[in-house]
Amino acid sequence: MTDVRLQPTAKGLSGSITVPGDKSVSHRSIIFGALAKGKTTVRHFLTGEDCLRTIDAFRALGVSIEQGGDTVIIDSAGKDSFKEPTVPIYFGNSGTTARLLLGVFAALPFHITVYGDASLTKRPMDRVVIPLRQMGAKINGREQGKYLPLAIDGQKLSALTYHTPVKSAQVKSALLLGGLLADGETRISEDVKTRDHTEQMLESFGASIDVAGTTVAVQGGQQLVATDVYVPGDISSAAFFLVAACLVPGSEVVLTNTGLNDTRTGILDVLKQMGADMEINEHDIQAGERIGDITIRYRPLKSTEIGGDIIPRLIDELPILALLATQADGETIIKDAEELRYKETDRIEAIAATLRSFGAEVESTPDGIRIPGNQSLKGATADSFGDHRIGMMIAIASLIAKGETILGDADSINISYPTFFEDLRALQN
Ligand SMILES: O=C(O)C1=C[C@@H](OP(=O)(O)O)[C@@H](O)[C@H](O)C1
Ligand SMILES: C=C(OP(=O)(O)O)C(=O)O
Repeated sequence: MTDVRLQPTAKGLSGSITVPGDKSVSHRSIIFGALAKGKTTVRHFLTGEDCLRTIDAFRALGVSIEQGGDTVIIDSAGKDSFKEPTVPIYFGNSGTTARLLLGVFAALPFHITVYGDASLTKRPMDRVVIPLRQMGAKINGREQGKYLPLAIDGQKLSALTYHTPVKSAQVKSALLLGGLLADGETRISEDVKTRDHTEQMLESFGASIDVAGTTVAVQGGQQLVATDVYVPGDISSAAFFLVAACLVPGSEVVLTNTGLNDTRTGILDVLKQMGADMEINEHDIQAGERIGDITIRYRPLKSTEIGGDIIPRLIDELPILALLATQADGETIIKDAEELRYKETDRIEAIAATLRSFGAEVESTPDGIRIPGNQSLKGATADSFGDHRIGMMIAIASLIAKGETILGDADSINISYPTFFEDLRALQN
């Protein structure tokens, strides 16, 4: 529980960095590498704590996974070589590990007990448990299996046709993974297309899937074949420096090799709409994931409304966008974002409490937040509440707040961005 003392920045941020690998893609590279037969080398893997939990989970099943810095080598003979774990598996703080691995574990012929930290233990798992049970899964826990810890009695699953009531890539992915290991064709549809890294990676590991609009179908029983994976920079991490450059006069920042998958680039659309001075140079595509460099310069911005179908494309960026909104010209409205209440914290209340501690006025609503612009911020004593994205939001707010800021529980940032402060310092020099 480390406190970090932060001072306002004396000058604009400048320079070029590549942020660490995408968290969603890193998790999936381990899951697919373990399910595939052969040797998968993952480069630019995110060594954040959440992704390490996914590695630990497959090691507990007996898969050989070597990690040296941001390179990971998974040597697997596929799911038939997995062994029943003899100890409960710890998912830490990671919602993605929990939801996706429930889809896999439900289909393995083992008894597995899974648990998480205090935050994850409060997050809903029934969104995956209910449809997995429709496939034949046997999963038990408190409140009909709504919360971790859960005990999974693995079964041969049958295929499912399902429309997800929550706009969640974790739910879609858990069911596609369960479907891959089941008999027959599983077909998952959603109201709005959520991040599609699972679909991209299924194809790059040799599975055939059928994507039509917002419906994805996968045939069970396909054997994945190992392949190498390059993980693009995480746009959700880049978001903190994109916003920092828009907040601190004189800034010019380049974020190289950033993931530009269009199910993730809602933040770029919002920044453009607010009038940001930004260029995007897309130069590569790796295993279906678009990659490019983003250059952004300081310029005063105008307020906006963020709601509707764009929400899943920027869900994790809403804390840092809320901070940006305090400095825009006019009132910004964030709506249709009730899902924020089911993250590492209730992020609607965490964002509101954090901005208030910096002296800003904001109003939380059931599904979002209203943020007047042109507000001056004063240094605060603010806790991350154990939420990495709130921790990084506080650190960026400190750059423009008058006086010192003390960030409490800064360690949470290691969940998704262990080198955050190094990268921030590099842009301050
Ligand atoms: O599939 C994924 O990798 C993720 C999906 C999103 O969660 P939901 O599926 O709960 O929206 C996102 O917030 C999370 O950080 C990562
Ligand atoms: C919500 C997040 O992750 P997860 O659901 O994997 O805990 C996040 O990274 O902001």
